[in-house]
Amino acid sequence: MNFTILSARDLRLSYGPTRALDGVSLDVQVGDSVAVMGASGSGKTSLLHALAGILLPDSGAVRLTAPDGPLEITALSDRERTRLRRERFGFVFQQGLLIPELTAIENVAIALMLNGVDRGAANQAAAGWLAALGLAGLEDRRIGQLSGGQAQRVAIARAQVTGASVVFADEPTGALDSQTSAEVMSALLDMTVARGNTLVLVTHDAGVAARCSRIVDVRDGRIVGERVGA
Ligand SMILES: Nc1ncnc2c1ncn2[C@@H]1O[C@H](COP(=O)(O)OP(=O)(O)OP(=O)(O)O)[C@@H](O)[C@H]1O
Repeated sequence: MNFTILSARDLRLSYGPTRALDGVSLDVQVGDSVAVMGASGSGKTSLLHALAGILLPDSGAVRLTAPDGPLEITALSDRERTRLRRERFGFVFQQGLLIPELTAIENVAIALMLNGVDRGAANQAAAGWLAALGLAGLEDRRIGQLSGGQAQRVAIARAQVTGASVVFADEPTGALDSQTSAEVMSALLDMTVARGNTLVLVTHDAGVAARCSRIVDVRDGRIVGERVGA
């Protein structure tokens, strides 16, 4: 079923004199893979963070179509947005989201345990996702004992183990060579849009963006164009 899962209207956000977002509106359909591209400082991460409820814009609205009805993310309290992110969204960032002291399976299972799932069930689900991502046998390695591509696969497992309907990725392949980048991008698409979920990602890499169904070009805090991708 095709419907608008995320809708942003006239988002504005300034840091002092810098307009990070200068009137951005964007509708994301369920099953879309949207690549946000633009020069450094153009507002890509600000847009991703505003869509995901990580930051609140100065004005404008972000609405999510949740299973129990529409939800205005920009009207929620900090606590409500934290819960929403934990339950409905998944995140894959270049670095920083995985806990280096924990093993691969612990990093994935913890996302479920934070939502109240018991350890046994969480470990079982985590093992299934790691296996689906080609990481069977590496469950007990700490993140530092994995390659960059393997660590990003753990991040993908963590982002989807909760059944999140939207995954946000910020430069998910930024630290990877081109071959590994292509493999991680395949894994990211297979685990999200191929399962009926939605992906919004920020990338500098035209090859990564071309794998997405929509490419949105951002400049000076505005959307200046959109192209069709894969
Ligand atoms: N916390 C902050 N404090 C001050 N200025 C900020 C802050 N966050 C972002 N900015 C500024 O807002 C503008 C947009 O930043 P943003 O990080 O969204 O851009 P970006 O396109 O993601 O950049 P990059 O590709 O370099 O990550 C930039 O000019 C940036 O310097």
